[in-house]
Amino acid sequence: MSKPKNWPISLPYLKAPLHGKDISPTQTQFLRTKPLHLPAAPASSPATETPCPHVKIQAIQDPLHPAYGQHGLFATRNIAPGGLILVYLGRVHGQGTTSDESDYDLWLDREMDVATDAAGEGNEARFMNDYRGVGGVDRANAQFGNVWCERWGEVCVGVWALGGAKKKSKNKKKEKDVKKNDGRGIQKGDEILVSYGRGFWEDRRKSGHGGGDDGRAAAL
Ligand SMILES: C[S@@+](CC[C@H](N)C(=O)[O-])C[C@H]1O[C@@H](n2cnc3c(N)ncnc32)[C@H](O)[C@@H]1O
Repeated sequence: MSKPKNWPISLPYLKAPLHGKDISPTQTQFLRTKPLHLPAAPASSPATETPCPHVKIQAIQDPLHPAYGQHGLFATRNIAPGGLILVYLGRVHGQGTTSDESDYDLWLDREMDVATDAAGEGNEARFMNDYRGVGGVDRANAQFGNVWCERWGEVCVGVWALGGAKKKSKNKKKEKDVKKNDGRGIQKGDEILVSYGRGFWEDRRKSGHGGGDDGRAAAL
């Protein structure tokens, strides 16, 4: 199978990060150098397989769901708290080419001025919805965090299951979020829901599109 089920016909499906023409040699070097502190996904990790066996894209058929009529991403198996679900693939670009209009643009590294935009091409991760307004849900069950991917020899944005052990963190807000999660991780059939960050929705409200904490959204 070369593309996941329900992948839009007109959208290129990526099997590796795609570098935009504006990525500088310094940014390339940053992306291709394994930082000591970053978790690594081995080349054989299912989380970096394309299509990814951990997830499926599904139409949202519940009229009460805020993304009704669109698609969402769902788990095909249980994923332990802290587990890497998949990576967010898209066009890796510099701030110079960020589109304010994209709903799929995530910071990969603010200091290096590198973001990943999955508006025009990407993988399954582009279908993750925000938890806000989803019935029976009061928090995200997944979060973004960079990961070193051995498969491509590159730093990517990973999507990690929340919950589990009380991690020590210098960031009080993050620590509270981890404790609040009930520790079961993600169950087969669950919708994978992240937080786009409050900034995303504030920007949308200001521009009249309606409705982060994690500050990951670049133009997103
Ligand atoms: C990254 S896309 C998510 C995938 C999208 N549902 C799709 O089918 O392409 C972001 C868009 O999904 C919709 N969305 C996601 N979470 C939402 C939420 N909690 N409330 C309202 N709209 C949401 C909004 O239209 C948003 O601009």
